[in-house]
Amino acid sequence: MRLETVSVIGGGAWGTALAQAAAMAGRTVSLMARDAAQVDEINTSRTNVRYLGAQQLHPAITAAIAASPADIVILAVPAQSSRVALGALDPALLAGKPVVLSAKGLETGTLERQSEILLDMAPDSIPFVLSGPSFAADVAAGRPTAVTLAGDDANETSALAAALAGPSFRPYAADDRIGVEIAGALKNVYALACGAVEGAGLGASARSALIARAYAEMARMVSAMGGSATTLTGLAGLGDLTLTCTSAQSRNYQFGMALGRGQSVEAIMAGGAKLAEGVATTPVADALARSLAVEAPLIQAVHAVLSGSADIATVVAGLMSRPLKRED
Ligand SMILES: NC(=O)C1=CN([C@@H]2O[C@H](COP(=O)(O)OP(=O)(O)OC[C@H]3O[C@@H](n4cnc5c(N)ncnc54)[C@H](OP(=O)(O)O)[C@@H]3O)[C@@H](O)[C@H]2O)C=CC1
Ligand SMILES: O=C(CO)COP(=O)(O)O
Repeated sequence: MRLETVSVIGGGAWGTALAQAAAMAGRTVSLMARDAAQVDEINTSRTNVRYLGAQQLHPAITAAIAASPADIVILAVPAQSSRVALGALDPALLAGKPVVLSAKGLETGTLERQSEILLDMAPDSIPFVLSGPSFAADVAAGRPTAVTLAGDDANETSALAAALAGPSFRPYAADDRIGVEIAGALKNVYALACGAVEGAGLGASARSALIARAYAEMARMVSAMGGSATTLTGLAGLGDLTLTCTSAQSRNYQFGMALGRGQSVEAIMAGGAKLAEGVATTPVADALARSLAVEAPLIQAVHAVLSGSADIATVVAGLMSRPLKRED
């Protein structure tokens, strides 16, 4: 597998950061963004101010309005936009190519994971999933970051991990695509909950209890969906759950804090909230949990708050009064 050139689809925070990581790894990178002024800014000023502030971008990155053919494709648009973005690409760009899926979310309506969407849209592409504790600003600035890269073929996954690894970006190869995708999607749901705990002033003890019970719930979901709960001990599970559930830098956590302070979803959105993937993923996760008969009281609680069917005090009282049980 030739792995010299990279085409990143999506010029937002994460696409630009992954372009930067790939360039720092020695790859030649094209970055597809759909706004002509943004393309011009990246190519001339070497910045993407809207998404990454004053961060200077690597000279090996070239931005364009159209996606360029490359050895590796990285898809970095929001989870709900992946299908449309893939559908807009020339199928030749994806045929037989490793496609790294970096969105963390489940699709509304279909309930599909990102790699399921890819295989619907480009059945002859080779899916890989990249996830783990990694804020775009950290990756773009070259701060030390480690992630999980999961793929079906161990040799191909290791080769791809090596092609994307740089002095500050360390992908660990793994084989559990399902576990990594579910972990990445669900951690955003739990980050909303943890932010709400902080916003509502419920205390650090409550937040840590929530993280531990979220981990147990996530393990039930991963197992029921055909992944391995062991995957959750790694970067895509424990690593990302810890990061997003404890950091006000997380957009999902920020959204949750606003909920905890009593703002409605509509008011938070109207206030220009940044992308919080957990908002769209929560109802999907709830539907999946119900269809698989997985006990998921935390996902249900977040769904109730987001849908306006219960307030935070009510869902917390409900969680605290569930029948006592053995810890599992
Ligand atoms: N930011 C982060 O720290 C991390 C993000 N992720 C994940 O990466 C995914 C993307 O997030 P992020 O980059 O932060 O989001 P942003 O909101 O920063 O950027 C989203 C980008 O996607 C573009 N876009 C949306 N729809 C399409 C489309 N149909 N075709 C082409 N481009 C499109 C937007 O274009 P436009 O600007 O024109 O609207 C924008 O450039 C999410 O799933 C997120 O969970 C994962 C790890 C870290
Ligand atoms: O996934 C992320 C870090 O690993 C980014 O989290 P947010 O989308 O909540 O900012």
